Amino acid sequence: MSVPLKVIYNEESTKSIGNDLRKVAVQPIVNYSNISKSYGDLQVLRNIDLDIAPGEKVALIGPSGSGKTTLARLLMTLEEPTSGTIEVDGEMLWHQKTNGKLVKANEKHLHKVRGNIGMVFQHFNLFPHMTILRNVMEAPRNVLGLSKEEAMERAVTMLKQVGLANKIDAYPAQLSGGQKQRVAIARALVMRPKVMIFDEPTSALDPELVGEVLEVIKAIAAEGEMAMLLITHEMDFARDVADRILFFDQGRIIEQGSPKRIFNNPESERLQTFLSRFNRH
Ligand SMILES: Nc1ncnc2c1ncn2[C@@H]1O[C@H](COP(=O)(O)OP(=O)(O)OP(=O)(O)O)[C@@H](O)[C@H]1O
Repeated sequence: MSVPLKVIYNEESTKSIGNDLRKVAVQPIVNYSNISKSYGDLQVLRNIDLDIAPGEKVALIGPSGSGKTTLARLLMTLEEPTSGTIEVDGEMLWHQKTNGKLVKANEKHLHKVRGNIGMVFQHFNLFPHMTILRNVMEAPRNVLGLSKEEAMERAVTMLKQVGLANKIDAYPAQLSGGQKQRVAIARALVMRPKVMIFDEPTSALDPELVGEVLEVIKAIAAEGEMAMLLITHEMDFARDVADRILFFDQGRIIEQGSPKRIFNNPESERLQTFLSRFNRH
């Protein structure tokens, strides 16, 4: 199903709309429309509207428990919204009908939509009994149905891209945490998704291993083709990689803007307080 063109924020275009971001009409690759999510009495997301442009890099920052992960998990259909609509590349994932009933895409659509999204979590979840190469080849073989040769070629290319060409025959237990996370990134990228979600990809790593993973993500972002949703507590990283930063608090987007504006000129008191915690370190 195709969606009408929407006005979304994109720094690349030319026309100013009065703040530091600019509006341009393109079909968003991701569209959240009036999304709310509750767990029992706890409302975790409140009426979120968010469009992400093809190729746009969006960073979510905000206090622990503000709903960032939940927003990403909805996109992977790992969670169900309480209300609202989500579309990926014009395909309806969750759709709220006019009578209020929430409808999930059918299996055929879900398969297509999920194929367009890659996700890297805090924990890498590699298959321990498989070599690194097999770990990365598995989905292209089983989900995309590629031949062994094609899957291997793609996997080797990706492992080179994340700097692990010399580790293809190693097993996960033989790798450092940073190397394991780079394998997880290669495993997601090998599916050639249109959207990549990174949910605190370095927060489980020893501090000395964080840099190598962030550098790999920065290099992928610099290639420019994929949209990215980055959930991070690494403010310098968000500043370097993102086209747009969203500040989340208590399930709402409180403020959004270019990295320069958000970090140099935060408007809301809540964002100022949040950022001051990082500046003290
Ligand atoms: N399955 C669940 N059942 C009940 N509550 C949940 C569930 N998953 C998340 N929550 C609650 O929803 C709120 C938002 O959680 P979420 O993980 O989205 O926040 P976050 O901003 O990503 O936090 P962090 O930065 O710590 O990862 C939290 O209060 C959390 O405890």
